[in-house]
This record gives sequence, structure tokens and C-alpha cells, in this order.
Amino acid sequence: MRVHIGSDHAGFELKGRLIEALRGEGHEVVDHGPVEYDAEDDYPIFCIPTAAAVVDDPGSLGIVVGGSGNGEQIAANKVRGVRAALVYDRDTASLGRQHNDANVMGIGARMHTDEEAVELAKVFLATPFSGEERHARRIALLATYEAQDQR
Ligand SMILES: O=C(CO)[C@H](O)[C@H](O)COP(=O)(O)O
Repeated sequence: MRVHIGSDHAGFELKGRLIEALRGEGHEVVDHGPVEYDAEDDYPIFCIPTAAAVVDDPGSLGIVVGGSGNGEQIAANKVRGVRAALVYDRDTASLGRQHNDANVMGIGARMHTDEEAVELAKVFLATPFSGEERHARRIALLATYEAQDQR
């Protein structure tokens, strides 16, 4: 699977670890930056293009990494067509895919060991959307709102 990944400074080191681990699993990982550590950088600069790349690349998934993952998830969700889930344990990783068909996961590098974060990313990437009608119906309602909202 192709995986788009981006971070800010707080997620920079974990981003590198995720890229290495996921490439080792056979995923094609596209790094949307940052390319070097800058303690003053801003997560929207990297997380919005990461999320947009997922929308432009059907079938791919995305990972945005920060300190908590909150701002990174918020940034990703500003992109039309993105459903970004904040992943903080195995259940939120799997349910984000099964129930929400999340196409991006946010994760906080300050919340987990690297090993935990890699495991959560693997769960997210390996879990399919259930396709159940009630979940598809709710996602369609979100898409309808997103298409109509002019604010
Ligand atoms: O998690 C984040 C956003 O939700 C950021 O990574 C975090 O706010 C960065 O903090 P600082 O600039 O103090 O290193």
C-alpha cells in the first residue's frame, strides 16, 4: 500500500521510525516532510499536503505525526475528502478503519514509545473498512455536509 506521511518537529523522529518500519513491511511510503528538524516549524505546513496527497491518491492512506497528534489530525481534517482519526490505542486504530473508513491517522509521538506507535500504524494500515450499511450511511452524511457547506 502507498502511505503518505508528514509531521512537525515533535513527530519528526517518530516519522523516520515509521517510514523505516513500514517500508520494511513492504509499504511504499511517501515522505511529505519536514526533511530536517526545526523546533519552530508548524504542523499545518506538512500535515495539510500529506492529507491532500491521500485524497489525490485513491487507495492510499496517510499518517500525520506530532506531539499529541491533535493538531495534526485537525489539520488533516481541513482537507475535503479526508477522514482523519486520532489513534491512541489498538481499538482506535482498528475502529477508525472499520467504522469510519478513516483515510488518515493522527498520532502523538509524545504519547507513545516508538514501538507502540509502529504497532498502531500497522493495525491501522492492515484493517479494512467494514462496509456495513450504517457506517457507510454516516460517512455519506459527512460527505454530503462537506459538499454543501459554503462557510
Ligand atoms: O501536537 C502538536 C499539535 O497538536 C504539536 O506537535 C505540538 O503542539 C508542538 O509543541 P511545541 O511547539 O511546544 O514543541
